[in-house]
Amino acid sequence: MTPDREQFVRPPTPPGFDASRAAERAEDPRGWRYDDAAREAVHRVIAERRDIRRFRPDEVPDDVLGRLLEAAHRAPSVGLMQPWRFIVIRDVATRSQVRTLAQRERLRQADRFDDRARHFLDQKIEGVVEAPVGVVVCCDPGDPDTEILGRGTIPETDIYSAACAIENFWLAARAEGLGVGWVSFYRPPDLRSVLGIPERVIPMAYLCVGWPDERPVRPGLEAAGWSSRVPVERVVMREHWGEAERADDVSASPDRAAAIAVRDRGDTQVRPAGSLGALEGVVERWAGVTGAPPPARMRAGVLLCAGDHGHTARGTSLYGARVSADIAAAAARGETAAAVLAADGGHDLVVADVGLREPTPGGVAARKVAAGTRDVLDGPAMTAGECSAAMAAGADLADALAHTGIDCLVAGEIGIGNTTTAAMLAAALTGAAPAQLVGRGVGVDAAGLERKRALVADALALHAEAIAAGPLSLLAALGGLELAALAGAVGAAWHRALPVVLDGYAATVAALVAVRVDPTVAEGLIAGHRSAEPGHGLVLTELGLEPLLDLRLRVGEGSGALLSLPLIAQAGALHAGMGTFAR
Ligand SMILES: Cc1cc2ncn([C@H]3O[C@H](COP(=O)(O)O)[C@@H](O)[C@H]3O)c2cc1C
Ligand SMILES: O=C(O)c1cccnc1
Repeated sequence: MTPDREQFVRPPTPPGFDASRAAERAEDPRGWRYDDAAREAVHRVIAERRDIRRFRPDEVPDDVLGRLLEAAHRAPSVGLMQPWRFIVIRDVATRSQVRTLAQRERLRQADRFDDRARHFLDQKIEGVVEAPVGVVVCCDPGDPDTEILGRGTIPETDIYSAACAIENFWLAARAEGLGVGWVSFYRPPDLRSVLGIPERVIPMAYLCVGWPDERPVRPGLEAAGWSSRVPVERVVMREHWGEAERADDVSASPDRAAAIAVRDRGDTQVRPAGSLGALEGVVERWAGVTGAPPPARMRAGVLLCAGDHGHTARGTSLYGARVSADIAAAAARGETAAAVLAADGGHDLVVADVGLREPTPGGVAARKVAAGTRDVLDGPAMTAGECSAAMAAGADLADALAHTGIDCLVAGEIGIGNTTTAAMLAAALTGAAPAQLVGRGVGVDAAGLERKRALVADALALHAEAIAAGPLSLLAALGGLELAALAGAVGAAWHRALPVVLDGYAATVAALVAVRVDPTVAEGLIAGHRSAEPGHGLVLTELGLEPLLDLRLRVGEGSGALLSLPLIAQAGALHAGMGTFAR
């Protein structure tokens, strides 16, 4: 028998140590949080912090300023180095000198800026003299040779730490109702000489501090139309770099007012209501994207993305990878169907190699991410990194075209074997059976068709997990570097308010991927045609799109979309030119 042991009684926690118990923390892991009101207050102060430029002359009491400096001094610092130093300035003569520095800098910078920036510089940029207090926040790195925990790898950690102190100061000021304006319009050596700051010390900020004579609800630069805060999703990536939406995107949403104005005008035109059928829908959709009906003369940016597919080694196309590069080269020389149509219509044609197995041919934009995809039956066709790089390349190419002032983007592809990849993606995205989605492509025979179907079924089984994980992971697993690029291009066009005229099967499937990533992208799509591939109609229906033409084309490259452009332009001409009933 084991003798009874006396229970050990834990001594009380000495002051200044963590009094929580392991059992308590396990039972209530969130027990450290504040109550709702306190949490709300924190978030409110963060959201309502503003950069203040106009100040009341009233003095800032020492005790209030003391609380702000205390808050700043509580900032985190790497290795607890506490590199911040604060110079509190109340003397108006000193503030005047600083203001002169800021004004001098403003004039210097105005010379280098364009009109828009000059307009910004005309706005009030500082309140150095008005604000009764100035606080210069400096970073004193100390002796660079002294080993500081955490500074070995990132020497700038001292500045990062001091920046945290500035934010603390700012938030505490907001809670007090005090305004802070961060002035950086000075050259550090000038400020050093005015304030006697030693050479090694960095004057990071001149903070104007005082009671605000404005209570802005929005950031000043947003109110002035300079820029706006992007949605948080644009700056947050998951798992690795590259999946955040592009931070320079303009925010996009369908322009319902413009679309409705178009419909209202259509209703008063000298024709039976609704009598222009599908053309009315196109004009409305176009206006929803661009804010105006299609122009009667239009210039499209035709983006043909080219890539190769590893599974062609299994006989999924009549041709081999060598041919993709030849088609791309011929397109760039103006010899293929789409190139002829683009030249005929006066459109801009860009042929881009994002994944050809062969070297990039002359005349073709070199954006190769990989030399073809891997065979899907050997593993994922692309890595996640290759997939997002291809999407980014497509987005860049679309952005570059957008900057040339095109009216819309034509999305087309070149890639031997890509009708098979399109079928895999379509099956993965819609759940439809491979038999409905696999067609003859360039023209395989019955045995080839069987091979394509079998490959699609096997790939779906092999990559079931990636397929379940979402559109980007299934795109990477099943492939199509050129299709990933087109998905990126379609998303970018939407964010640039450019309608996308879709071509055949593969391009439409790429658009479906983009829509699965961001459903609003669907608002910007127009189906140029329905191709001979049986899966194309199914995918168009999935997207809710009615094709403008149905000519049993099976060329790809953007040819069907190009053929539909005159029709879209004419729909625009009808809208603009027809008379209206007087009523
Ligand atoms: C000379 C030639 C020109 C083309 N232009 C587009 N494609 C089209 O056919 C290919 C897809 O079909 P599949 O999946 O059966 O290989 C893609 O390159 C597509 O753009 C062409 C194909 C050929 C042969
Ligand atoms: O759907 C298409 O555009 C298509 C069909 C067959 C071959 N190339 C393209």
